[in-house]
Amino acid sequence: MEEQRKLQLATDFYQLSVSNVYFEKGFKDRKAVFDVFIRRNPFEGGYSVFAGLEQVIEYINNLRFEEDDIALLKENHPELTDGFLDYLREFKFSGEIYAMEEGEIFFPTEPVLRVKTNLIEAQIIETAILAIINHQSLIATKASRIVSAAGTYAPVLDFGLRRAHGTEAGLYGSRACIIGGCVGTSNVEAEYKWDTVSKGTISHAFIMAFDSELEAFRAYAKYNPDNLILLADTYDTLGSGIKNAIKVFNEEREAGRLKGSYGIRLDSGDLTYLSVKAREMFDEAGFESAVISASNDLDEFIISDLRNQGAKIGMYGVGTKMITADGTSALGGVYKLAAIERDGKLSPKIKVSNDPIKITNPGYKKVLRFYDNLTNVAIADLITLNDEVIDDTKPLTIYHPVHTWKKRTIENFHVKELLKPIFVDGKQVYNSPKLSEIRENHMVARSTFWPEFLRLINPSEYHVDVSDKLFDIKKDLLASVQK
Ligand SMILES: Nc1ncnc2c1ncn2[C@@H]1O[C@H](COP(=O)(O)OP(=O)(O)OP(=O)(O)O)[C@@H](O)[C@H]1O
Ligand SMILES: O=P(O)(O)OC[C@H]1O[C@H](OP(=O)(O)OP(=O)(O)O)[C@H](O)[C@@H]1O
Ligand SMILES: O=C(O)c1cccnc1
Repeated sequence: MEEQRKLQLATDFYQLSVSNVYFEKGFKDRKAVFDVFIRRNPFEGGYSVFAGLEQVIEYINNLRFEEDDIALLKENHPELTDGFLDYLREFKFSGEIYAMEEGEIFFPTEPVLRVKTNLIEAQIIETAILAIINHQSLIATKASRIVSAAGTYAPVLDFGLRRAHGTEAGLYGSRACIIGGCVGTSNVEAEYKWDTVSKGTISHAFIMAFDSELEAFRAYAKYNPDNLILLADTYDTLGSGIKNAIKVFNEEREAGRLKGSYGIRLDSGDLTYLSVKAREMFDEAGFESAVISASNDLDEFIISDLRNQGAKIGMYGVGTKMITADGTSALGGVYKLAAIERDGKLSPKIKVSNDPIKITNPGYKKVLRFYDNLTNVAIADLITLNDEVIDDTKPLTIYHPVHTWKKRTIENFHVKELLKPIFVDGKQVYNSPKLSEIRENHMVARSTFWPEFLRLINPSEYHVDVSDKLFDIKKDLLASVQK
């Protein structure tokens, strides 16, 4: 068995070396605010899906340094002072975390998670929080794209574990696939952790282990009458696989056992041609409800192409390209200082860069989403200071955050605050919903956006604006830094 992970050490060493200096300089109790956000959507897409909060909560709740951790740090890093190591012995998260709910749709620049706590705590938790959120949000976004390409009537199963970057990425990747809309996973470990039951079909090896394909199908049917998805392409899909499947379905039907879901999986060849032919053969044989499922290096683009070609596929199994987020190797979420305590008050901070996309939004902020009252569809998001109040009874003019001449006035809207309290004064105040509910929440969130923001290729850019007050603070800070 794998040794228990030590997530308290899952941090970059520089978090400890700078924290040591904060400690020695007397910055220990200085409050700071950090925001987690992305700068661009993955896959050249128009949106991203937030996932990983449940694991962030577990991580924060379990964050303690044990005596053997302290001994290890002392031995390997003599520059860490005894005072700081004593501080680590007593370390526990004492601050505040606000975050979006998992399954929520989010966009570049807006905070998805906000930490307010003392500087040392905030630094030590940065790396693990980013690792968790960057991974799961990336995979959830990929899965959401794949599931939307497959459409409402063809469910998608995650088959990715064997191709994941290790078993841990496979486990949390499976979770993220379900958040993104997959109906399930082949990963059995996921069912031990969450409210999901692993699902699957059959392997080529199983068919090959018998003297004939028919014998293999019959043997499988005997023990799996309720979920009888036979792998049709081991030898000759049209010439033997589908014909043998029909034979076995007939035998099962005659025995009164064909009551659950049944069908085939295609795993090679031209999936459109083969699925159309298979559909004809099944319908002719009276198996109109046979499911034709497909796998083989699928992604959102191949799946939408298959649908355009008229493929008759009722279920997709997707592995490699979903679990490894093919197309974007990392989400690129960052954790940036937005404010720091000075003379007892939070003072906004800005990170300046020649690249406008890298200039941060300063201050202690929140994120609002405006919905049209008539359609209930999202109109735009607004990043404001935390204490700003928006009057939703009056028209509101919003500006493009960089190209400020682009503006529009919205009215007849209602507002949702996207960042919810997760930890207050170090105490957890939020319970994660069940995985099935998070998946459902994502489906509902998707339905509140116009399709132009969600489409796979060349999506329109959704409006994320900053409030006038925030804009002014940013302008003043930029001017003072430039001076
Ligand atoms: N009709 C189709 N339109 C677009 N892409 C397809 C179609 N049918 C299959 N594909 C995709 O083409 C890619 C290659 O398929 P190919 O036919 O080369 O696989 P194969 O050689 O039959 O299978 P394998 O190598 O796994 O045994 C796969 O990603 C598959 O999903
Ligand atoms: O194609 P993916 O999206 O990654 O889906 C998972 C794949 O895993 C299995 O293949 P296996 O490992 O047996 O190898 P194969 O590629 O030869 O089918 C299965 O038959 C799928 O093809
Ligand atoms: O159940 C299946 O068909 C399956 C599971 C993992 C990978 N490929 C296929």
